[in-house]
Amino acid sequence: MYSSRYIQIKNPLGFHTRAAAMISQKAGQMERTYGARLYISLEGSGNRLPMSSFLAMLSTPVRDGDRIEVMVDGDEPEKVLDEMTKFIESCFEAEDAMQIDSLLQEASVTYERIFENVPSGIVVLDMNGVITLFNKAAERISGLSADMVIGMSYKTVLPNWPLEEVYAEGKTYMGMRLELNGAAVLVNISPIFSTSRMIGIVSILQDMREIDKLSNELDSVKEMENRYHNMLESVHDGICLVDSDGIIAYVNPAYERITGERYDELIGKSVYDVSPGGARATALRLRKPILGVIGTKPNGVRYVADLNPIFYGDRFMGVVSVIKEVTEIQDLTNRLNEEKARAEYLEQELKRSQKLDEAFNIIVGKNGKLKEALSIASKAAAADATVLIRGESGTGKELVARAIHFASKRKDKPFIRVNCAAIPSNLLESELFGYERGAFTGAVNQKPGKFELANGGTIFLDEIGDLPPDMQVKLLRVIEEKEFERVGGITTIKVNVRIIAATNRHLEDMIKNNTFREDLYYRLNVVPIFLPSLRERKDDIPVLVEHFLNEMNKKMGKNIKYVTNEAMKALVRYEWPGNIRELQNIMERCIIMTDKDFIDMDDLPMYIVGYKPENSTLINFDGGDLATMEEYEEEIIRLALKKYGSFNKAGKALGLTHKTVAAKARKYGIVDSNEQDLK
Ligand SMILES: Nc1ncnc2c1ncn2[C@@H]1O[C@H](COP(=O)(O)OP(=O)(O)OP(=O)(O)O)[C@@H](O)[C@H]1O
Repeated sequence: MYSSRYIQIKNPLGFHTRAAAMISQKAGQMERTYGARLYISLEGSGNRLPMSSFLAMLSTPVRDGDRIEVMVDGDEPEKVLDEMTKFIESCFEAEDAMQIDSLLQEASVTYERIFENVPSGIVVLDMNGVITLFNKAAERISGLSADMVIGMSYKTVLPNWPLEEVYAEGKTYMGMRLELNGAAVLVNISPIFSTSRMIGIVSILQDMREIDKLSNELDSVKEMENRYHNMLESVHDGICLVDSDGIIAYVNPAYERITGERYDELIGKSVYDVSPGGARATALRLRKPILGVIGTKPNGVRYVADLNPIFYGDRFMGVVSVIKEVTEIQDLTNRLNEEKARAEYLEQELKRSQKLDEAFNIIVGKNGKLKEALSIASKAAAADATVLIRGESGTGKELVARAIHFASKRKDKPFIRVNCAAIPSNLLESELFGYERGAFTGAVNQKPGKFELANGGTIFLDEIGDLPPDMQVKLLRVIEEKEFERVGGITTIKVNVRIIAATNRHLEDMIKNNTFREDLYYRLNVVPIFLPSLRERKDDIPVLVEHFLNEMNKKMGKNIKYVTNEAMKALVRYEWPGNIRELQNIMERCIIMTDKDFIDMDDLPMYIVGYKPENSTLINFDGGDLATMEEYEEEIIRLALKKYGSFNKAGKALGLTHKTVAAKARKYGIVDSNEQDLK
């Protein structure tokens, strides 16, 4: 049980240091005399402190007019309270002590401030093992409040600390790793002595988490520094770091190699001494970048340098200079130029080999064989060479001849076509070379021939394989001498004509049979171009179909939109002996005939619908899906008709009447519907 009493403090300095010292000393005496314990509490604080502890008393912020509660336990509490009340009141009365109080108070407030604001935790214990001071940093580190722990025994708050030993032996402990309310702390513990008497213990604590954090940061800074250092050491460019005072702080090995100056000769020297008018000194003075400085080092090496100021925030730290050997840059530039020229050359070559002249756009198709032929034609066009175009009828020989002409330098001059097979042989000479008026020719007028008309341009001699032998000789002369006479004429006419010939005939066989002159063949065959048949480029059929559909829609004012899949399959299956001309004709016929806005099987001619490739046979059980009965039947009728040549014979062979065979042949489109019999 405690007895207590309230006392109001009446002093402008409040509970000042001298009073605290006197009261705590008096409390100590009374505790010993009366065997009692005395406590003090500032009214409203709820905090009870041992009165005999000077530090505890000091840390109680009692102001003028505040009330304190004095609590006592023991046998004669009232007596103790009377005596203590009187003593406290007397402490604040002595007028002459006012000045000393002020000085003491100032010193005490100063220390209090220091204690509160130092970043390290401070815990002070009195000789009774009671915590008398617990500063803000100690609160932050431990998470405990000073109000709570002041007045408590160290045994409760600091259970595993070696305080027993400090009290017993006055020993000091430095750098101990301990715990405070679960927080790891690094602690220095020392006894406090006053005039060789131990009056308490002070512990200074550091938060281990903060220390760990700092040490981690330090490690990563070190690691980063190491990394940058390695980087600088291994770069190919020379690097020199100069601090803000102009002292050379670092050069990398590349800098030593380029300049021939050694690290230990450079480090610590001032650039203002080494090279006062140099770029580094200038960059230091200006604190601005200086780029592309060209100079020569004492070892004769020409270099180019870039200098940049280094700032840390707003703080100027110095200058970094990066240098490269000019010869090295020159070498690199030369190599780069060489590579650029090579790349340009290759690019042009690639374009030349790939890109066809626009004139070839009229030729539809993507097939590889066709593209190859057109690529040769495009090159021949530019070279003005004589060209011999080979290919089956309808493969586009004339189209290619025109493209060659329009892709050549002669494109603004005439393109003259002569179909050698279509002109009777007796007229061919005058057709080619013209004729003169006169008795000999019987002509009333004179007429220029195709060669004259083509002067400056191109003459396209189609079906050259049909040229009669006498004309072959005359043509050879024009090719070799570029001159001729008109029929019945005596004047020699000179012409500059490019010849493109074409044929679907096997000229080599004709040479063997002596129907085509070998010398003319070699004159014409300077650049041979072989156009593939349509069956060799079936992959182009869909694009050609689309092309003709568009072209003819325009020409005929129709709007046929597409060809059904089934019809397209039939078109692709067919072998096209007449090549693209045949396809063009079929498309024209379909477009004229159809009433729909698409083309399907009904629109295609029967021989295309019913076409089956020669060697395809359905009756094959080796693998794949079986065909339908109807398909087998169609196959059997087709083979029988092919083998026996008539409905009658095929019927006999198959055990059917000739009427049945005919009906089935019509059904499957093997024969035309109005065909009566095959005999
Ligand atoms: N690749 C193509 N793209 C578009 N149309 C083509 C193509 N090839 C040929 N044609 C067209 O096919 C028709 C036949 O072509 P061309 O007259 O050039 O063939 P040709 O080989 O000269 O025939 P011939 O040997 O019978 O004289 C022409 O109407 C032509 O426009």
